[in-house]
Amino acid sequence: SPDEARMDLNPSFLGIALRSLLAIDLWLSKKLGVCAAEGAAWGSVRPLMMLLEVSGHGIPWLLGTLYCLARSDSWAGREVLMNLLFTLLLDLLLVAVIKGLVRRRRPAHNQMDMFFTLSVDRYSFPSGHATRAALVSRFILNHLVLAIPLRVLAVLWALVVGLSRVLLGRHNVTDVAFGFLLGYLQYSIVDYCWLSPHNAPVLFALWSPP
Ligand SMILES: CC(C)=CCC/C(C)=C/CC/C(C)=C/COP(=O)(O)O
Repeated sequence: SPDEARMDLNPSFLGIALRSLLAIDLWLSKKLGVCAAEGAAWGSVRPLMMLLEVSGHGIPWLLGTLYCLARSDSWAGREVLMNLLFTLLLDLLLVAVIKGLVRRRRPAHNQMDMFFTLSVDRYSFPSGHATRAALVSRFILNHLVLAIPLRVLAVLWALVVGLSRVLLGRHNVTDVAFGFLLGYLQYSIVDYCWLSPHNAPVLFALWSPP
């Protein structure tokens, strides 16, 4: 129809802006993927990037939280750890749903050699490591009493984990940027729905009451 023809010939400003952003994103991400292979420009720092990958992976965070929860002997500690566990699970679920809906392929220069992935992890939007790094970092800053250098370290760790996703070629820049935003917002949800022995007694029933 004439209307459709007009739409094709006059793409909206938003359409042009989005397409340009995506083009810049792909170009920049390819340029920054300097650790994507052993033989790449910064291939020698790839092992360090892989170490950062492990530090933001879901398995160590889940196992670590479960371990600390089992060892915790205070109600305050259990409450914080139970909420961290809930946060990590919510994050895995949300990221899996969005990855499954958006189905953006990982950059062509990525080598799919990550350990322990779910089937949706063949998709790249958003970066699960970036969401986790942002929300865990915000969680730590809000619930642990830490000296300033450790607080700075928590923020730096999150930023470096996000950057390493692009350097490794695992993600485009927008996957990581959206991941950070999503992780930041997820923390707000968790804070709003904070679980305690008063509003979720079943979750704390494993331990005898204080
Ligand atoms: C309880 C349960 C379903 C645990 C699964 C934990 C698991 C395998 C998480 C995957 C973590 C991962 C490799 C995410 C991918 O991160 P990207 O930054 O590459 O999106």
